[in-house]
Amino acid sequence: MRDITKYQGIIPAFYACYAEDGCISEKRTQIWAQYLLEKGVKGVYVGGSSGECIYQSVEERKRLLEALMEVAKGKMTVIAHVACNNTKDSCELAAHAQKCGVDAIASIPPIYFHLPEHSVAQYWNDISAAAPDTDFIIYNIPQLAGTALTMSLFHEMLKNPRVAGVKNSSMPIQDIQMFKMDGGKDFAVFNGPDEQLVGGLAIGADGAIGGTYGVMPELYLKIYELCKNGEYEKARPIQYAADEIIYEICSCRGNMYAVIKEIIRRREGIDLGDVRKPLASVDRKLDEAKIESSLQKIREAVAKFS
Ligand SMILES: CC(=O)N[C@H](C=O)[C@@H](O)[C@H](O)[C@H](O)CO
Ligand SMILES: CC(=O)C(=O)O
Repeated sequence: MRDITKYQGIIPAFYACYAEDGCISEKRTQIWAQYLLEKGVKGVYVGGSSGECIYQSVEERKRLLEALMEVAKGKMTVIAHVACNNTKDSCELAAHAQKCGVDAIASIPPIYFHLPEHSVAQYWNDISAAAPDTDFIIYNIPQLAGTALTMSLFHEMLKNPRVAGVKNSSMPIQDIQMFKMDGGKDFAVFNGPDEQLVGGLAIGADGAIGGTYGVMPELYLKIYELCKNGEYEKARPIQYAADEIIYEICSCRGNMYAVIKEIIRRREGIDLGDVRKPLASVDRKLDEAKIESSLQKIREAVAKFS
């Protein structure tokens, strides 16, 4: 039996940390890892969408993970998203992640070409084989990847004993239950959409990985705690407060991660740099009121609920 307790909790998707010149910053990566550690999160999910992985080179992704591991190893669960759009580079990152000692690797399906299921399964199994002593987590995010984790593909993947979980970012909460039901007892399913955390936990998600957890970890940690105690009625208003903040952040002209980094800068005095193009930076004029308003809402919600 696999031990899935390390996956049971709030796992922020780690933001890409850049220096002023736009190069990746190991120092800022470590500051951010330390911050999350002190907040009491269960772990971090590195190099995913929030890590802007598709805009980084293999070398950069290795350096970021190495920097992070210096802070996180043995203190937090580390799930490293290693997918590149080709198998070779992904395998290189998978092997590197295992060498670094991560708890699990994760992967989206290949994007752009809509490949048949046997090719997607082959891609995932090849990546998993490059990290033979490491759990493998499937990242299901059909609205962005263009390929969904169907039940037939899921069953095919379950033949690989390293497949330990699914990070489910599809919108139907029911998908979580489907993967839980067939995944077995020692199989972890993570809630993806932060806006549905309460719902995802209610239907059985073990843990949760989210792109907005880093900007307001206190709220999600509280939701998790309440839901695990069965106190869904108390968790709901926190979810509503978080959702309102997410909607406002996502309505800015700047990309969601750019806005989040600006809020973190103002709220915590921690500078994670900007986002990489083609993601849009914050628009100093158009976004200012919304950034301040979201910051205010976060402060109020944290004071009220945590
Ligand atoms: C589509 C997408 O990126 N989903 C993320 C992962 O599941 C979420 O964590 C979102 O960032 C979050 O729910 C905000 O919309
Ligand atoms: C948002 C998220 O979960 C990711 O960074 O992949």
